[in-house]
Amino acid sequence: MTTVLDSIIEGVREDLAQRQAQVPLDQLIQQAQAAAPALDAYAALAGGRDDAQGVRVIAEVKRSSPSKGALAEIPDPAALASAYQAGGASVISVLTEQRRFRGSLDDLAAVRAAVDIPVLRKDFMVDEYQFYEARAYGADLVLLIVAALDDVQLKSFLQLTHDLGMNALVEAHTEDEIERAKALGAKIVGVNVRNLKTLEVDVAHYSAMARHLPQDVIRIAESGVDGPGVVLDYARQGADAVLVGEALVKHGDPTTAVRDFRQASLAADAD
Ligand SMILES: O=C(O)c1ccccc1NCC(=O)[C@H](O)[C@H](O)COP(=O)(O)O
Repeated sequence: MTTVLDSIIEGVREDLAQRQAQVPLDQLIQQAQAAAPALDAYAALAGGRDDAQGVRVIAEVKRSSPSKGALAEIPDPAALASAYQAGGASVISVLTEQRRFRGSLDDLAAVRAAVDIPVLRKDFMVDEYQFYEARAYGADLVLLIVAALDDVQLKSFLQLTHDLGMNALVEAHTEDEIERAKALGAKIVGVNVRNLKTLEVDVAHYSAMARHLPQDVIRIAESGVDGPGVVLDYARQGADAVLVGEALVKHGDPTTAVRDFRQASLAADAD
């Protein structure tokens, strides 16, 4: 059966083929080499479950989604990212997929130029070309979705990510995918509570999966945050960081929203 994830990836491959026809790989590699060195996303996200600063927030630029359709117009992604940074975001996530999320590499470049914290290229990474694109357009962190890749691809893409000076957020949904992330030696592991094959979101899924995560990885709780209560919940389950899209783009005051999320997580320390 074709899943939502399969059909997203089919579109990603078609769009990628068009870009590859426009910019040859050797030219893109030169652009990636000329980019400013990547910022340390690992350092930006580490310590969220241990120190007094509270859970780190990865704040997402997300216009649209397969599950909800249009979320927000976001005419100026750079301004939104700056507002997130002002609220205390540790990383900005930029969805660059075009068809379902209405993102672009231009959004990534605009955000990179506007903030001085690490930027995540959030996309469906299925070809090495996309990693050079990520670096050329200023990403510091890329997403590797375990459900979308086999173990050989995961290993070679993680190596390429590191060779380009970036970090990878390795995203799992099931216990089996967490085991594969562990076997890979991933240092930043996300549990997405959204099942990308069915689009079902279940925030309780994080606590069910968190116990399978090793102590020595940075733990990210992804999706489903609709307010400070869920952030506190994820913090109590040992998340170092939360990745939030919809709730931030729809809030109206993104700076305050990020600040409130960070503040909310501090109650977990008082438990
Ligand atoms: O958001 C979707 O509908 C979606 C569907 C299929 C694949 C990926 C999808 N989203 C990517 C994400 O996981 C989220 O953008 C991210 O974790 C933030 O989620 P949220 O805070 O629930 O918007």
